[in-house]
Amino acid sequence: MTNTNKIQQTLRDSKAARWGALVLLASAMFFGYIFMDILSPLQELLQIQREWDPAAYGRYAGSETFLNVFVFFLIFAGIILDKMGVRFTAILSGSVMFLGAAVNYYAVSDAFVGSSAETFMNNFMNLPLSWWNITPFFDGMPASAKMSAIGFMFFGCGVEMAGITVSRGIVKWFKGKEMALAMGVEMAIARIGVAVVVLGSPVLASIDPVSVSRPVAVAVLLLLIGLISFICYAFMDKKLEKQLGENDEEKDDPFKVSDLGKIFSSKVFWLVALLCVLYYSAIFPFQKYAINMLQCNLSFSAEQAGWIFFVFPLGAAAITPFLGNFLDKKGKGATMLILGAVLMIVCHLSFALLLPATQSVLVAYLGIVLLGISFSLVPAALWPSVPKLVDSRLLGSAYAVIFWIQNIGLYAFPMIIGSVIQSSNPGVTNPLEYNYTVPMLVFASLGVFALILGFMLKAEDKKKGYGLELPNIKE
Ligand SMILES: NCCCC[C@H](NC(=O)[C@@H](N)CC(=O)O)C(=O)O
Repeated sequence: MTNTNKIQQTLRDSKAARWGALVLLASAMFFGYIFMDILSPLQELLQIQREWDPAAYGRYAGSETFLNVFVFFLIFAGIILDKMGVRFTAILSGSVMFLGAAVNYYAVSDAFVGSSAETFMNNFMNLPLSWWNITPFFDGMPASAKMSAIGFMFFGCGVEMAGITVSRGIVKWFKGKEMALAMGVEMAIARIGVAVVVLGSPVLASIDPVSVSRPVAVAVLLLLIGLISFICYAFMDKKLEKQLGENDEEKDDPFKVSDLGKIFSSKVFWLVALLCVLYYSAIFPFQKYAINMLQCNLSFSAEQAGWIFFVFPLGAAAITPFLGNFLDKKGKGATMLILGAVLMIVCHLSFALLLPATQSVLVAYLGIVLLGISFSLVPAALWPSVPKLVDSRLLGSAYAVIFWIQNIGLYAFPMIIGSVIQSSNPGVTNPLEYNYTVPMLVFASLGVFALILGFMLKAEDKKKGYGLELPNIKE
């Protein structure tokens, strides 16, 4: 090895070091994803123990993205990331996630019942439940749901900030190397978090005495471990930054507000951002209702429904890294996006029409497997494709803006679906008797629009030669 080569070697050139950095980043996201869905399998218990009806649950679920969307927190997060770097933003986002989650825990704990905070929340933001009320609060919403929504709102800022920070961190450590594979592995680890939660949350809650807050307490503690992972990552990042010195891209490419204009005026950027919001609006909001939907169609307990739904994130976790590796070596990114949208439509249509008619566990499993494959194809192709479409100088802000647009859908759809469930089930009060046909048709229609955008993206790529169908690593 020549002297020059020795000088150019940095921590990221060591396979063990860069994958070690990925494990630390991915661990924090893993715990973040656990908290994100900790209450999803407990809707029935929330309704029984805390009087959360579907509208209250929908508002709570949508609150996660409220500050990101309406206070433009994600845009600020992008600016903070580009100005302060991955290290600082990782620790900040980990702290915000933890604090928000702690408030959420207090709200569903027994300590909140009968407290002065409960009295205060009873009188807080009692707005009518109408179309113009875009806040996560409404008159008649249980105080615990309002307080939970406040905590979840801050948690949402932290987890989304962590999401763009981790993406930027992966690009920092893996650029020119196994980037799509690394993103695939990171997402796979996050999906395992969701799989763990759908099974683990009802089990923890059902330990005698049955408690909706116990799983939340455990998830808050895990977020503390996530914060420690980010702090450990910060030491590695500092060492890398020292080695990079003048070659540090974070210093070379500072964020400029004018860059946002360049991003917003790019047609291909809009195609990706719209495809992203439509696709993910039929995934994450669906995830919040999936257990209850399976319970209603199959007359299952939350645990039994959890075992079926479990296949979805676990299947996605198993396949996503392989597809990332495929994208690195063979390409076909646009085709993967189209195929992913088709599979999602088939799955949601089968849940809308076939599952209620047959009440078949096999149909439920087949639908979930298809969705798992879809949820591997689209994320594995989407996120590593962004660097091909956007100038590398604008990458951090591009991820932030895509997340922001995506968050609009993630905010609206849990509420829209909550309202659709109520309006399509007039008079139904038993949380195990809802008919999910109309809500599932809404999800399927999102897939149809995502599919159209997938075709448009492929055509645009063919016309302008962005290289979406080409491999990431040139042999
Ligand atoms: N390194 C990949 C980052 C994106 C992963 C993606 N997550 C999101 O899109 C989040 N903004 C969603 C959310 O949690 O609100 C995913 O596929 O999980």
